[in-house]
Amino acid sequence: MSTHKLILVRHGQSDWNEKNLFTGWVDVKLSEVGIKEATRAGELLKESGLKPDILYTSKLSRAIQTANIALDNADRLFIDVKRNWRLNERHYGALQGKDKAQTLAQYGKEQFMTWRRSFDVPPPPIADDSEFSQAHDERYKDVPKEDLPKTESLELVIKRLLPYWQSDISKDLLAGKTVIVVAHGNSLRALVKHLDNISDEDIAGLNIPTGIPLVYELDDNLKPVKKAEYLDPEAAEAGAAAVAAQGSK
Ligand SMILES: O=C(O)[C@@H](CO)OP(=O)(O)O
Repeated sequence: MSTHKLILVRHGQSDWNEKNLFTGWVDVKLSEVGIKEATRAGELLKESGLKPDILYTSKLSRAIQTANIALDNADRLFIDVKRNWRLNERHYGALQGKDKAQTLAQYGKEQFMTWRRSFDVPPPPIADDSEFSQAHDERYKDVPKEDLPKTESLELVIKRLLPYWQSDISKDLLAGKTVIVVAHGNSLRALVKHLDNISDEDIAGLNIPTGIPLVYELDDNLKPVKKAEYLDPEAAEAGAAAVAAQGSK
């Protein structure tokens, strides 16, 4: 049986990851550390012998930068590219731009973790006139207004991501292409939840580290034939623990 290869990469550390701010759809760039992580992701890809044929990214710069740097280091800058808002980070609503440690101190651990990791509780929506709103961002001009979120839970991310998984990414995989998806902590949690059939409760405990390729081998029903593997498992474990601890430092 031939399997289908899917590589997931969370963007490298961004300026706002470094500053510990809720980011969501705010278009921040990679930090110096993030650029190094993206470079390392490319080196890991090259060492692994995996050869992605097509790149999928969100519309956000930190994913696009990570993909470009990684593919450059893997000598695969030439591959086809598709970018779609459905791969964007979870929209963090009115929390966008807020300090995670301050939010934790102000609202308490339970509310903070409900907003960050509950399955179906979105933060309060963002106002269109907020400096951190994307209501007037030209990169979404072709997205129907009713589809553009003002806040999202993980459940809502799954609802907007899965149609694109089915219409585009799945088709490329089934056509025999090795697909690389460079996206975000919560949009990748949504995809991993779907692929690994993780329950609404258990997904709260899953965190995705920045910049380490996660490789899936899928059967013809696009179900994993074995557990997905990080190309650097030790760094992935430490990275996931650091994401889980955000806000508490
Ligand atoms: O701020 C965000 O957009 C996300 C990812 O960086 O954070 P969290 O891990 O808290 O969901």
